[in-house]
Amino acid sequence: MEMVLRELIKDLKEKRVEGRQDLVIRGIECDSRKVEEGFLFVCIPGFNFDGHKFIPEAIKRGSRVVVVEKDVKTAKDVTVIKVPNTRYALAVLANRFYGYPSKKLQVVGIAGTNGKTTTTYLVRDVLKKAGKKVALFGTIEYDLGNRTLPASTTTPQSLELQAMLNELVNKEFEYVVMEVSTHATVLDRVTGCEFDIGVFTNISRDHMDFHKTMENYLEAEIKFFRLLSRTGRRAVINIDDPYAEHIIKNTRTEILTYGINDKNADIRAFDIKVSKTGSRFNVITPLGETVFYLRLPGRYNVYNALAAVGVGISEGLNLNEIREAIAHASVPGRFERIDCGQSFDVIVDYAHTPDALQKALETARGLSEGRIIVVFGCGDDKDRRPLMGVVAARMSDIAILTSDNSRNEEPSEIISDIESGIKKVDNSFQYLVIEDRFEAITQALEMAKEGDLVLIAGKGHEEYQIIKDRKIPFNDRKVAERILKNGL
Ligand SMILES: CC(=O)N[C@H]1[C@@H](OP(=O)(O)OP(=O)(O)OC[C@H]2O[C@@H](n3ccc(=O)[nH]c3=O)[C@H](O)[C@@H]2O)O[C@H](CO)[C@@H](O)[C@@H]1O[C@H](C)C(=O)N[C@@H](C)C(=O)N[C@H](CCC(=O)O)C(=O)O
Ligand SMILES: Nc1ncnc2c1ncn2[C@@H]1O[C@H](COP(=O)(O)OP(=O)(O)OP(=O)(O)O)[C@@H](O)[C@H]1O
Repeated sequence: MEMVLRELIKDLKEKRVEGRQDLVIRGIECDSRKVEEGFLFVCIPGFNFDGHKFIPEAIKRGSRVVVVEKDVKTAKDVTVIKVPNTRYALAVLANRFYGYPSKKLQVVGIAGTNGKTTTTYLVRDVLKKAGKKVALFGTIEYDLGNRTLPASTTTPQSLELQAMLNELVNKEFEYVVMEVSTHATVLDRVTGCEFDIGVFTNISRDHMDFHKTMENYLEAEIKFFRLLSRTGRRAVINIDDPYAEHIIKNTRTEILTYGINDKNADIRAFDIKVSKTGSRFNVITPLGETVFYLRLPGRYNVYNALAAVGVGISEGLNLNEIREAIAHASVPGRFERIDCGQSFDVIVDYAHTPDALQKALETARGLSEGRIIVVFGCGDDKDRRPLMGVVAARMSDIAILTSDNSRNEEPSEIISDIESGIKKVDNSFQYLVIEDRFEAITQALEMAKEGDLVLIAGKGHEEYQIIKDRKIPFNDRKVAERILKNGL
């Protein structure tokens, strides 16, 4: 693939170009380590590094064009393009370089604090059931049909995103269903991407380390719906969420609402029966009424299923197809039951936000007559830690605080942040601190009695634990199975 520089930069509205524009560009990179001969290098001032510092390396590797947002000095034969914001410019350039691939696909974006991954899987399965060729980009993986990549971030960075969309166009895909995180909207990962359908799941306090205030967080969410409004056909919105009206106010597409509580929802679930193996519920829709089965327990998963019904209806599918797909759907690490014949329940769930932990524990409580024992830790989002402690103290009987992805922090410090939340609620709450996650899970399984439920929360599908700069293989489901199979 190649393009003459003058052509490539046409969509950059604000720019100052110094140097030749007749150069042939063979690729775009924002990582100097990946630059090759003839590549254009975009300098991103990042959270860890300033990309402008890597211009010499990029030039050494064969780049003759750099896109900058700061003043830089380079060799005379290097073309310098100065723009106000290089992250934005990267998205615009990548979109043009790859031939605006999102225009050639049906792009479904799933946004909201919780439920994005689950909803993405359900929507993918619904569309597949109707015979569509569907790709998926999300937290667990990027599924491009004949190849699957581990996800670098929930929403890929603009360059990676446009390259993958182009691959899907070449492979004649019709649809891509992708999670859209608020990091992605703020950091211009989806800028220029033409969405056809957007889904809003919910908003609860989260990502405060990045957004700082709830106002900023909400604004970042709304940014996706403004983007959708440019090209989209429909927004599918959870009307029961307190923030739904803000989203609706900022969306200029047709809207289809779903919910359980709001009687005006276009798609509404009622008569919900949640069991250990899943849920059964009736759904009333513009196409009629029918009963649904879902293998994922929890009322919150009924919401996720309703969102998928909304997308299915928007795409002209019939209720039977949608129903069939939802009845067979599963998502790795989301309320996943571990059954090795033990006399108590063991669930692995990706709940790693306060709201998600609350929903998972509510579901656990509704399913079990016995005690609820929860094992969890926290990652690098400091704001979440005490809040998750509060939730555990309020909603479980015993908590075992352990390590999650502690990265560069001491696990004991993260755990003491969680403890501060517990102590705020209940000084007599029973909890243990076991830093080693394997030991913590072992202890939880050892203390469980018949009828109890052990919820192992936070890591879901993840296959590793990140400690310092090492990725140590670790999967909660495999660990629990190993302990249970070896006998307690
Ligand atoms: C906050 C954030 O999004 N950070 C991501 C971002 O980092 P960054 O842009 O600040 O880049 P940087 O590492 O400072 O480097 C700056 C520039 O120098 C370049 N560089 C760097 C080194 C070098 O030798 N040469 C070079 O050119 C880099 O390629 C980059 O262009 O770009 C990096 C490379 O693409 C990502 O790995 C990194 O995501 C990190 C891993 C991350 O954890 N992101 C999380 C917070 C995130 O995005 N989460 C959301 C939310 C999910 C949810 O809802 O739960 C997500 O979408 O996943
Ligand atoms: N609709 C929902 N409302 C609230 N909590 C939910 C919902 N759906 C799932 N959860 C909880 O959140 C956890 C994560 O779910 P899921 O991976 O689908 O969300 P996500 O938005 O993709 O999360 P992330 O962006 O952090 O990857 C689940 O394991 C469950 O505990």
